Amino acid sequence: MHENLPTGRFFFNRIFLYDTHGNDMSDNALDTVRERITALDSELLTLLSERRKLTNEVAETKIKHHIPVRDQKREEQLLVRLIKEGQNIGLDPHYVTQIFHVIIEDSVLNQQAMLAERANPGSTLPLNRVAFLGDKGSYSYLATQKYFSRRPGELLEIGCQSFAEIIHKVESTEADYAVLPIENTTSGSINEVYDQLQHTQLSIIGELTHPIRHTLLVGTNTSIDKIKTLYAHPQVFTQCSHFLAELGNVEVKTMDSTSSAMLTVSELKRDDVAAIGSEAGGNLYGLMAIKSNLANQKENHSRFIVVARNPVVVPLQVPAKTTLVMSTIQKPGALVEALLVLRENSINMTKLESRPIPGNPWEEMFYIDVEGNVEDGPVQNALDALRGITRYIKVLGCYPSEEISPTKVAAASALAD
Ligand SMILES: C=C(O[C@@H]1C=C(C(=O)O)C=C[C@H]1O)C(=O)O
Repeated sequence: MHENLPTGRFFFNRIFLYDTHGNDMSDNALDTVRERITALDSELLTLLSERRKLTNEVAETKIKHHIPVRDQKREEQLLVRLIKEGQNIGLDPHYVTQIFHVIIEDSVLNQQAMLAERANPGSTLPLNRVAFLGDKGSYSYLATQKYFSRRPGELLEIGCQSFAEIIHKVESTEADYAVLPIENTTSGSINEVYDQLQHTQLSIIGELTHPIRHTLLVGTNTSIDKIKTLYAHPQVFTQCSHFLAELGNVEVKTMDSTSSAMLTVSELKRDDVAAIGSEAGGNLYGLMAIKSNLANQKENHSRFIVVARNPVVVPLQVPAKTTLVMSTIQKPGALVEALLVLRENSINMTKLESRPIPGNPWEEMFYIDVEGNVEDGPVQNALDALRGITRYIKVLGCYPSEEISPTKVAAASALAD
């Protein structure tokens, strides 16, 4: 009768809880086990922090001896061993692999940030003034927090109402950095940001991807069927169009940012209004999530760029990306010719975007992200060749790549079978 997971049932106003073996876990027994879990979780955190310190020590050696940050052979050996050890104590390989992918990603990103900081000694500030879209709780705010948590110096958040205002804050030296969303896995490129990049002298100095988990947020006790008005940023509505279609007769109100949508709902204090935003952001406004996973695609991520007035030097031990903007000569096959230059130099292109040039109908600016360091031979050769065949070309920035692809463990998965 009690062979499954712990179960609770009401019986004469008392809750009886049983563990998987049918033992009574009510009251004290439950508290005791939970105390042990709490203590173990704290120990796990201490161990993770110690591991991080050790990987930072590894980074010091890598700086001294010019060793690349990433060592996928070492990662594979480590994962194979851990999967095996985990299996011996009842942990399934998928679980172990997932956890260690996150741990290794954190360690690689921290080391990269350390190396980048050392390569740009004068650029470390005691206070990083960062402009971003919206206010506390917006997705850009969460991305800003994440990016600067790995970097030295305090963070001063400067919330803005538009992308133009964000760029202006950095150009006018009111802010040191801007964090801008550039593309999303569901809704694609954010054209407005590309258009801002066409006119600015600022440089891209970093990137990061952040999971965008849309939830339905409300300010009072209510249910989905009562909602009549929904507040969100236009990008959010695009990413959640399937959910909106299911909702049917609800009025949608577009807001400048996710945070202003959340603020509006928290101020209205009504049971027929809701905002779409992240659960973490909603918490900052005292909102509750009544439905999650609202995006059309389960894997909904945004890529953000970090821009500053001056470019940065990316050490050659760190995987780098370079973003170029160019316009080609008006002749058939001009773009193909430009892309062939990348192939000839064995350069991998990770993104190609085109945007109209204002005042020049049917002419396009091409934005190209490539894997490679602007200080390194292949990118320099490609740039020389491209300068000869394009009408205009500019490097928008070279920055550490934050796309840490997880190391695959073929041998270990075989072990697991
Ligand atoms: C810590 C190191 O740097 C990276 C991170 C690793 C880790 O977190 O275990 C392993 C290999 C490297 O990709 C290392 O080289 O040992």
